[in-house]
Amino acid sequence: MAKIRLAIPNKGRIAEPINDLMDKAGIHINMTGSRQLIAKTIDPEIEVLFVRPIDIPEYVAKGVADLGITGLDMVAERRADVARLLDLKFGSAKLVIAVPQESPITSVETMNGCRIATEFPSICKDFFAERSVEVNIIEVSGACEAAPHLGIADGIADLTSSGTTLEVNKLRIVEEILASTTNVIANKTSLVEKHEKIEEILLAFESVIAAKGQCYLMLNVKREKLEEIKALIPGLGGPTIMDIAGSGSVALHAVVSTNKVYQLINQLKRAGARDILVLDIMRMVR
Ligand SMILES: Nc1ncnc2c1ncn2[C@@H]1O[C@H](COP(=O)(O)OP(=O)(O)OP(=O)(O)O)[C@@H](O)[C@H]1O
Ligand SMILES: O=P(O)(O)OC[C@H]1O[C@H](OP(=O)(O)OP(=O)(O)O)[C@H](O)[C@@H]1O
Ligand SMILES: [Mg+2]
Repeated sequence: MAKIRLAIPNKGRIAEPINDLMDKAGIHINMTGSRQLIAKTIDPEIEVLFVRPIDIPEYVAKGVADLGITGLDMVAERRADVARLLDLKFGSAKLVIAVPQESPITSVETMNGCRIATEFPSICKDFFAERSVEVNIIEVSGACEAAPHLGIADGIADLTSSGTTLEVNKLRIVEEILASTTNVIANKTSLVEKHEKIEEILLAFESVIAAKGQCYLMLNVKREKLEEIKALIPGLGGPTIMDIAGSGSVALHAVVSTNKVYQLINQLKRAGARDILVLDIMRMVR
């Protein structure tokens, strides 16, 4: 099969969840030092390249890496011609235009001549050009929210997720430009030439996502109480029931959603379930 080079962030807030995903997917990375740039994995056909999240779209577009994992905001900022394969549903943030709370600005259309500080100059340029609003873009590489208060900008275009940073810096949102999540992206040629191997990797990632929020429930119950117990369990194709030889009891296994488990256990216990176990599910392939 084909060799795959996968580019993932070397640091930043999505680096850890991506490492976690790799582990759960069973693609363990063989790290020999913390500042390593390239590493082998448990699969001799998969090699990992550690780079900045903002550089990943370009490396993938140019074929330096076949696959990459980074934010959609990064893909848009680099205007990278890559295929989006899978939304990993973490690293959710919105790129917004924001201004000081006391600013007279009410809409994007009232921002002509404004100075906008941002880490996303390309997205910003395109956004304002499309709205026929002329602005002066000031590129910064972090702590963007400080710019209006330092007097170097009238507004910002920056990411927000919890909203805390905007609030602390007394900024209000004028408009949302885009919503971003962490995605698996691919080089378009690799996607054709290494299709089979890429499918295999995607299946591994998808199975981790499918297992998120699900847990495995095991319990024992007297046969005469089985129907009552079964009625309580929201099934994923129904529970599995096995005889416990000579005991008059059965063992029941089911996949249930994690947020239902707290209440469910009490109900099951009251209905006669015993020896209840709740286990994490690492991967789920349907
Ligand atoms: N507040 C946030 N909440 C969720 N995701 C975020 C947030 N800020 C940034 N991200 C996402 O994290 C990804 C990596 O961003 P970035 O390179 O800025 O890393 P970082 O974690 O912010 O580290 P640093 O800014 O220190 O380099 C981006 O795709 C971005 O959308
Ligand atoms: O809505 P919140 O949850 O407060 O998150 C928003 C903040 O998170 C990111 O900052 P980051 O930590 O990447 O620092 P940076 O500004 O130096 O990039 C982003 O640039 C905002 O500043
Ligand atoms: Mg950042």
